[in-house]
Amino acid sequence: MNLVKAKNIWKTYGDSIILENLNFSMKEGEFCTLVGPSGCGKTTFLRMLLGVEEPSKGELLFEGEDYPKEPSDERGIVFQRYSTLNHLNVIDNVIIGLEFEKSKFFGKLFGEQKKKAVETADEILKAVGLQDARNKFPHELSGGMKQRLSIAQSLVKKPKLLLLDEPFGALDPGISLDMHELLLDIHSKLNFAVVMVTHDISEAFKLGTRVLVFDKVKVDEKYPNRYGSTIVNDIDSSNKRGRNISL
Ligand SMILES: Nc1ncnc2c1ncn2[C@@H]1O[C@H](COP(=O)(O)OP(=O)(O)OP(=O)(O)O)[C@@H](O)[C@H]1O
Repeated sequence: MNLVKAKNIWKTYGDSIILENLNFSMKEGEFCTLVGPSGCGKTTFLRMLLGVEEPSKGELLFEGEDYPKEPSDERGIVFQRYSTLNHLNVIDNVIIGLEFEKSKFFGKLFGEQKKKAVETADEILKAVGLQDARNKFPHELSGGMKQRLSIAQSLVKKPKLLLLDEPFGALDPGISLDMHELLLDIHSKLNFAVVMVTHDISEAFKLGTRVLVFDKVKVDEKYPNRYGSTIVNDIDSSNKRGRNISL
């Protein structure tokens, strides 16, 4: 079964058509990267996959059912800006997600549940290479470490779909390369599906099993918002995966 299926999706804001007639499906474990010109609707599409934005027209399904009307732990997101809480140390930044998931009222776990949450958080910190920083506070971390922590915060809830909006855009090139290795490694181990927006074409081919190119099919010079974007190319990049590519 498809994890996500979009049938003839349209998204409009007022008179502006952002996405038009977009068809898409992805299976569990696939890693789709989205590329395309600035403003063509990549983040808008990602927000629909998160469940915070609805299509204006068309059908969007998650595991064959109508898309849930609000975000849930099945779908995690990581932005370019870090999502860490500065007053909590690394391990507590990861545990807090589990606390709110399991104890919606108090936002706190005790006893055996707390012990389990600490174990799960430690496993995830190990997977993202932050085990030695578990007691540090966000201001003591480098940009790359903060982004590892943001990824850990999403992964701890074991999402089926991880959404990444230019997660490495603010990092130095060397650190981005380390993050690529990390993402390829945890994706191969944990087998969640990923949709990632990036401006970096070589990153798109290196990380994605599929590269989706968003663009407008028709352009009206006088009324730029008369036509929306759609997926104009869906490229199988699984044979280029893991390689540094210069384009
Ligand atoms: N809530 C909103 N209300 C009105 N217009 C919006 C809203 N959200 C996005 N837009 C418009 O939709 C268009 C697509 O925006 P979006 O952020 O999805 O593009 P993008 O492809 O991710 O761009 P970039 O690559 O620059 O981040 C833009 O013209 C933006 O101004």
